[in-house]
Amino acid sequence: MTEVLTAAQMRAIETAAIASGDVTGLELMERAGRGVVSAIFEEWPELAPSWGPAPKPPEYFLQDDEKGKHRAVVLCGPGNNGGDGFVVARLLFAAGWDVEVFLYGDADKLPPDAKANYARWLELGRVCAMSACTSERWVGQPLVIDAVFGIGACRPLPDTVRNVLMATVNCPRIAIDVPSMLSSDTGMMLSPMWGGVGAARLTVTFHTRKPGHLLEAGPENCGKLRVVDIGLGRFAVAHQAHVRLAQCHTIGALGKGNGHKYSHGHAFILSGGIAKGGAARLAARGALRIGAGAVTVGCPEAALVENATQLNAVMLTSVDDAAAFEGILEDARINALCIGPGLGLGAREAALVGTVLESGRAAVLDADALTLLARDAGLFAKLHKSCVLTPHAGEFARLFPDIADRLNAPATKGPAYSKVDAAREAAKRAGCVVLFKGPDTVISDPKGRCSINASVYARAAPWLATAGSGDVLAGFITGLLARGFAPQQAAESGAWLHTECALKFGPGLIAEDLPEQLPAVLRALEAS
Ligand SMILES: NC(=O)C1=CN([C@@H]2O[C@H](COP(=O)(O)OP(=O)(O)OC[C@H]3O[C@@H](n4cnc5c(N)ncnc54)[C@H](OP(=O)(O)O)[C@@H]3O)[C@@H](O)[C@H]2O)[C@@H](O)CC1
Ligand SMILES: [K+]
Repeated sequence: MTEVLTAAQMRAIETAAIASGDVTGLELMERAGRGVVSAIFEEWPELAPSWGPAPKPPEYFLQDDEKGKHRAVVLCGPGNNGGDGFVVARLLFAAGWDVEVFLYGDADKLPPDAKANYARWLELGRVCAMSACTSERWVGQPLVIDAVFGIGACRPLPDTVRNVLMATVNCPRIAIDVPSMLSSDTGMMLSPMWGGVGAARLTVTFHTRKPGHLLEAGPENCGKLRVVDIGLGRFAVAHQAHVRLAQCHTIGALGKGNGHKYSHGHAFILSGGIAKGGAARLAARGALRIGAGAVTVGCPEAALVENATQLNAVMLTSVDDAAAFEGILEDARINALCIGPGLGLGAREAALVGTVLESGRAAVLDADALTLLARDAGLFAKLHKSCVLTPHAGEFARLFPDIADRLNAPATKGPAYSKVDAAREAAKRAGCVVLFKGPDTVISDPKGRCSINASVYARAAPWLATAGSGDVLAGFITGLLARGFAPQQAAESGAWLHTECALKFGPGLIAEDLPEQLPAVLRALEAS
């Protein structure tokens, strides 16, 4: 499933499922708890009982030998996440485990399905108050089930919960739906000063990933992430503004088919002056490899020789000022522009940004061009729907300071404001696509169509944080724009391919390696 759903969207789907009469909330909770236990046993087959995780009559286990039992401590909260915890407690007990259960909150106030599972657990064992969960529990490192808060948490954790969770630091911890100290909508830690607890070993979520599993601190705190199907697929609510996992669009179109070079577009990359051309050359190489029919670098005349010694298939021309560039743009075949990498921040460069925007052509604005846009409201106002902005966090804060402040403010009440919300608001304000970079790159268009290119979990590529990597990304997107991709699709596909190239190369990667991985990545895509 490529959809990424917020807490509100999950609740809407759950409500629709229950309203359909096909399933009850209690059955969904049972499926969720069963999914968690199955995931644990799949992850650690040595923990699984030989008869499988299915529940057995309690009498059977009460006769079981106490020796050699696995131990679990289940930490339940006051909502339905806690309800899932009671199901897990029952199923682990049924599988022969020694299980202790602690509850934060008042059992009388549990929601109905959680209360039903609380009552079922009470037939098997005790429930103690969370405040009674003292340090001796952690001797022998039992498996900890974190069922305190799930998608319902959106403000700092109570001290009791925080202290207990922090004390589990040396135990294997399984988070139900989302680690309790993490916002499922934003991936941000809910408690300031949180530290020392480390990541869950495993997070088991339901139906699909939530933004918090992919954004910000989410990936480093979830450990391994598993998505369990609880039968909600057909209840997806179509009109909701869903976020998707980024993918490579119209793969077929990446093959070149017939035609001459200009039928695959002409990308033009503007460069800075002497000793500043490396970034533009990297972008140009990226645009060429991704299939733009022709790519030209434009630099000040003084830098021509330097660039000429390093470019072959990429063409080169002098662009001393905005007037010269206007002349070049009379060639209507130039259909995608890239400005910013290694550009500089002077008057020539600001004027060039203006010319790029006034041309109305598809354009990627990166690096120095973003700083120039942040400095000049008049330039910013010229942005149009064929532009793609590619800020990293610092550039984003310069361009959209109020949005960045809101994003970085601690959550005190829900729904929380996420990087997805920030990218959407920025794209709407700018009137163009915004690709907000990071290991959790968020791409949004002005209408709020949004995707996340998460270079995390199996797609983690920390070696992508290397000088020049962003210039290559700008080149990839420009090349795809030249090939006729719509801005949102170009940005999303470019970001996805960028990660794939890094994964293909592996550690030791430098920016120059990225475009050279594209042929193999594209071949693998075609084969799949
Ligand atoms: N949706 C689905 O399809 C399915 C969902 N399922 C499960 O349900 C979970 C969602 O359950 P949920 O909505 O009851 O929210 P949950 O996370 O248990 O927390 C709510 C409670 O916590 C409280 N609370 C929150 N923050 C707090 C704080 N800082 N400090 C103190 N209290 C705080 C909050 O209090 P309130 O804000 O109301 O004052 C409320 O009492 C979901 O994650 C999944 O595990 C599955 O069973 C099956 C399918
Ligand atoms: K949890």
